[in-house]
Amino acid sequence: MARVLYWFRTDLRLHDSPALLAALNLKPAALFPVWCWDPNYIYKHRVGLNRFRFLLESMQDVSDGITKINPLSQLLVVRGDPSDLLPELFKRWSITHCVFEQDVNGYARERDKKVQDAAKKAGVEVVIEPGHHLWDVEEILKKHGGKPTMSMKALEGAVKGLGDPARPVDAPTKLPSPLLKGKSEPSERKALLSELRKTLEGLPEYSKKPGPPKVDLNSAELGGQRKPDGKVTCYDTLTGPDQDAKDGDKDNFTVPTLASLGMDPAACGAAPEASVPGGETEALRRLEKICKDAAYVATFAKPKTSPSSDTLEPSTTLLSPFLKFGCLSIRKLWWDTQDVIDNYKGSKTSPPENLHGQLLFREMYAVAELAVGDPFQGIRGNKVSRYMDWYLPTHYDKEGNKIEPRPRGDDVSESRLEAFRAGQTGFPWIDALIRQLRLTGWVHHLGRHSLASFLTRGQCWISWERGSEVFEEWLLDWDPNANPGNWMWLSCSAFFAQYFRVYGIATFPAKYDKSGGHVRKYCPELANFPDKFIYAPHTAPMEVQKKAGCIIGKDYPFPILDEKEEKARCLNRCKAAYDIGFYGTSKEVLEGKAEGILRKKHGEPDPKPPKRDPGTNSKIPDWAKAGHEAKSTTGSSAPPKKEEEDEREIEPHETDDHGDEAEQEEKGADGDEETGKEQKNGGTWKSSSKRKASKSEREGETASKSRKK
Ligand SMILES: Cc1cc2nc3c(=O)[nH]c(=O)nc-3n(C[C@H](O)[C@H](O)[C@H](O)COP(=O)(O)OP(=O)(O)OC[C@H]3O[C@@H](n4cnc5c(N)ncnc54)[C@H](O)[C@@H]3O)c2cc1C
Repeated sequence: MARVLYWFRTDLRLHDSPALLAALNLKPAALFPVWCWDPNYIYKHRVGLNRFRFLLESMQDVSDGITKINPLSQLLVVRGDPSDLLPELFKRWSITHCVFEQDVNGYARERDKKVQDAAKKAGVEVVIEPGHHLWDVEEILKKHGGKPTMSMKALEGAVKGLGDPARPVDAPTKLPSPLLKGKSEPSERKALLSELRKTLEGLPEYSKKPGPPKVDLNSAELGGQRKPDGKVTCYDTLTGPDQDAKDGDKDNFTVPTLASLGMDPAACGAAPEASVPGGETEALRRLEKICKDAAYVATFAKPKTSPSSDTLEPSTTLLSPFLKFGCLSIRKLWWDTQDVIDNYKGSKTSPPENLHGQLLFREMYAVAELAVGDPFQGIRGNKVSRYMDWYLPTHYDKEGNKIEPRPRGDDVSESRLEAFRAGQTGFPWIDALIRQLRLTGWVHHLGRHSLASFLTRGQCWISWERGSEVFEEWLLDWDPNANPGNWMWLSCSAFFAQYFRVYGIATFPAKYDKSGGHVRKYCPELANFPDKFIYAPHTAPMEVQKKAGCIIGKDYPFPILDEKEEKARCLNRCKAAYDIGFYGTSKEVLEGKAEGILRKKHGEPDPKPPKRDPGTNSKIPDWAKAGHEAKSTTGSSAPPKKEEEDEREIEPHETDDHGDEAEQEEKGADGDEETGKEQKNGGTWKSSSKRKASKSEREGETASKSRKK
């Protein structure tokens, strides 16, 4: 008689769950659907308010779904470290099998290994089923010879022999309950849960254990209602407070509340219209709605979608948070859209730019992460990430352990990073995006491109590790594969090499929306600027600023840097880094010598960026004076004048995206993937429009050629 503990993690759904099916195939006499509320997630990870909200809603939704199928059951939320707590549950509930979905990426690797070892000791059989990806990522990695998949082509080659992803299956119609003697009436669920709780008596509660120390991850959100010892109230009892309890009634395995996590639930309401609700129900509703628009699905072309939107509906699917927490099965998304595409009569798009292409990118990053392991999250020890002499890199002690919190770096870069996080860079497009991210937890892919390019190789020359952390905290869909992977792509550290293609801070958004609706929405202080100045308000004459009710330098900051100047500097640094060709595993990097070597090469030996005013509200930086003093100049961030058109062309056009891979594949030279040098030959890129090769592009070509030599 199997007594199965089903461990829910990032598979918060009942439909198409191979692991849940495997659990049911054991014909269990009792099924315990457990969620282990892991303190590491609260204390050691960067998780902002909105992602917690989304997670809690998703947990509640799956719990409600379970109760709908079996009124005697629900999600059993226990609070503590899974590697401590699950072995106790195995004993006390006489568990015979522990079943869960495979998670081979990031933090899960170590955690699951510990649980597997404990289960083995306890004589509990562990069943693990892949389900978070289209195929089994371990299988893909094997097919790819254990090497990271660094391009769509590599991924497609590796999955060739694996056949189509499996067709999805429906949610079960029956689920056994965590049965205790004599309980069969729905009304008896409370009594059943109380009895279950009693079986756990005597177990140490997390809040009474030493627990992991609170790590200062510079989180902006956590801390509000923490107790003085740094703990949060959701760990006061093992099985949580009964949210419906009047009085006397005790703990009932309930889903924690935001308040019990030390967070202010009201803050989530700041953008109710844009805060995507979590859960399987919402995921399936969204997918159904998307699939009703056959033309949208069949002709989806990622590079043609717009990062700028002043309406509530984004131009892409906004399914990523649901995929992240497993509220939506990836195979269901694949096949539901495939069926729509098959029935569509008109011409259709194909990978990498179509919807399936996007899902393949997700797969590509997962396999690459698995191949590289933990170093994928940063640069040191990461064999696929190029080393560049970024400012504010991660610090390590002598033994190579990461130092957290990171010691402060130079003042200018620190203040630029602060301005970036605060949405106060003085560049409306950047500020609108970061404010949107913070408020809603989601930003369009090309908006993420703009942010990442700005912070790293485009302008600020700050390590992609710092940007990756900002996203880790605020994204609803944060993923240990896609996030660092995309940051490497955008900083030209891996996957993508055309470093001379830099996003224009004003010109890029203007291609999508000349009147700046996105800026007006998220930077309301700029709402009354005329279209002409919306992406560069510091260039507006004083009388225009006065009329708009917003004085630059007083009501909105001056730009924190000179776009053109910094871009030139960054290109020079990129070129040096590409010429030298250090990676995260290079001897010089591991010995701490790489930074000095690179600085010498590109001629900026000073470890700090040149001193300049970081763009405070009180001082007018030189490059912004013109606008402030109402002289007629466009400034460097203004839409380009006619004669600047040529340069504008080298800024990313609509194909500088994850839909661009095909073009790279055709023209690029595949290199040695083992050392991460599979990067494409940046210099061979050609714009679809007619133009002369610009200086920086020629530089890119030279860099590429000398690397090849
Ligand atoms: C700097 C940066 C950081 C990013 N961090 C994350 C992250 O932490 N988590 C995350 O899921 N995506 C991340 N992305 C990828 C991408 O931006 C999001 O997946 C996408 O914007 C989500 O919106 P959507 O669901 O509407 O996507 P759609 O365009 O509708 O695509 C459908 C699905 O395909 C997958 N997908 C699409 N593009 C990518 C991509 N480039 N890489 C991996 N998967 C992709 C997602 O699961 C997405 O939900 C990042 C991109 C950048 C540039």
